[in-house]
Amino acid sequence: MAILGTFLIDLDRPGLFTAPILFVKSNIHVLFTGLALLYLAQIIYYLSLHPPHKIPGPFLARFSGIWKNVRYFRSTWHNDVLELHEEYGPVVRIAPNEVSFVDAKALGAIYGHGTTAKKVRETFHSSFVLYRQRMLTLRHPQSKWYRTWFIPDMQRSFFASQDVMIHRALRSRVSAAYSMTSILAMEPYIQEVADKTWAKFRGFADSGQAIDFGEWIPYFTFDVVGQLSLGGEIGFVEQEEDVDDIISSIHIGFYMMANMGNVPLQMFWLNNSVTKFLVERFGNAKLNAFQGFLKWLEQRVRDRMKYGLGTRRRDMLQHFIEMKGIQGRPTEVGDAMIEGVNILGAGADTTSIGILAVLGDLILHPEIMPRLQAEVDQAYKDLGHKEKQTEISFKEASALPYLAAVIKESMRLHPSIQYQLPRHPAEGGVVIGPYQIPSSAEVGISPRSMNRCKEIFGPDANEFRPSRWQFSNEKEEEAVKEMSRLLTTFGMGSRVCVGQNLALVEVHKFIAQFIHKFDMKLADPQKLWTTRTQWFSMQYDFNVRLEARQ
Ligand code: HEM
Repeated sequence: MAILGTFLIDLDRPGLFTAPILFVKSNIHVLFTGLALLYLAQIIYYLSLHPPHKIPGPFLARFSGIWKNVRYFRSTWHNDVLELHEEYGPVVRIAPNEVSFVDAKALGAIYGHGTTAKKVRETFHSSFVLYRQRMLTLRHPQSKWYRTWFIPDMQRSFFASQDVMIHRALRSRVSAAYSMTSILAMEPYIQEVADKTWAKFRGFADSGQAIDFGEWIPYFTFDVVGQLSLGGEIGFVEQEEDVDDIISSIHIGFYMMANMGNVPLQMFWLNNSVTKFLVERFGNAKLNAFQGFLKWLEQRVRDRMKYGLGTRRRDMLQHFIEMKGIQGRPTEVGDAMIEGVNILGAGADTTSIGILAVLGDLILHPEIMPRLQAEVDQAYKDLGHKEKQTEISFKEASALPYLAAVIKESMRLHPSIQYQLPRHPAEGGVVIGPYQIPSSAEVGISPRSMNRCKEIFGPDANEFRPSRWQFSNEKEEEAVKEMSRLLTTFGMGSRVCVGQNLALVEVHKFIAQFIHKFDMKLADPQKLWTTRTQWFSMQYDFNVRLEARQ
């Protein structure tokens, strides 16, 4: 007690330690006034001098990031971004230093190939060792929001890499695995998961039990990703549940990462020893599930490295194991793991959102279904699948013009990613509409609002009209090509979605085979689904009853 007493500070007896405290105590009002004045000066600067100050936008957003953060955290950006552009026009200030736009010309200027800010050279060694310092000093076209996706204790993924050179090197070593040739060679794996799904659906149709597509379609896409890149399906379809809470733990992680990207210090608040200890000690199973999954994945990768492919056909995991690691050295377990995690995070929910978007539109527009089913049924007949009892392939399904048009239109109106894709303009800035925006500002589009741009898709851009993607002469074909070029469902430029081939194969196969086999109706005719946007715009509580057709 006596020892403790000597460390207690006696504020009545000024000394080396107590003097500054006494000074603060007696001048606290001066300090607070000073801070308030500084904040006021910053507000005045943002409102009247900061380069984007002339751009319209909500009043709060003109001097505080809170306006956007509240909307991101409450998961309503899918509505907010549309209302925003409806009210303020095509160029809107959504945070003091961030601008959202809907403008065809600016799209190319910001996202097009070769339009990035100064490229910065760095060796892999320096980049990995000095990662933290470099992030603070380098200029990158990708905004700092992307840093939030850096997973502690794991290798860096190309999605989280802001630096142009590192991104290019990391992406190019895996791009062959994502090519259409490679994906089609793995199509039997996708079919295996589809067959299991149809067997389950048939059971539900027979029993009349309602099912939640919001759960079942992710089971399908997560199992496909498992088949291709994790050495085998995880078993969501088979076990009819979110095995070991993997899917929900990914959703919790995404919610936090995407939203903390705009908060000062980003994921530091969660990735520090104190928070980690508290989560491990007191967190529920869902909060800790991802760590368990990583251990499971590490074992799978180690087994594959030790025992090889065996009788399995070549898959993406094999590609990741055989690719070259950093600086040409052999791949380490961590290199293959980060690519698997990348696909699981980026490729499963996104694809299920695409499939759900189409299923939702088929329910909302019942007049579409008979025509679509007639096209697909005819293809099954003409291609001999009916007698052979085989399934339509991606190549065959994607050649059906009406099916392709419906899928493209649904994914236009409900793109999987709906947050802003923030970038820094190139050196010298960029002109968007009447505004000159400096390279220090962040600018970006949300695929949700950009895909409804009337300048590109016409006055009925908000309507679901699949025929906009069909053509009957050269002129119309050119117009469709131009709309396709400016469609941002999969992003654009050097960061365009690397997995779009896989996504398209899954969506086309799933929809064609599903509508050939089943009819569906809403369990509650008044309610389609609930949307929650947290980087991905996900559909929940999509309850339906199935009826077998074939
Ligand atoms: C319908 C399905 C999908 C949609 C709509 C979609 C959409 C997108 C978009 C908009 C981006 C750009 C993000 C940005 O600019 O920051 C992106 C990037 C990415 N996507 Fe997809 N995606 C889908 C499926 C997939 C699949 C199946 C995979 C993996 C197998 C995948 C892996 C990735 C990766 C790794 C990136 C980062 C690319 C980079 O930074 O270079 N995506 N995706």
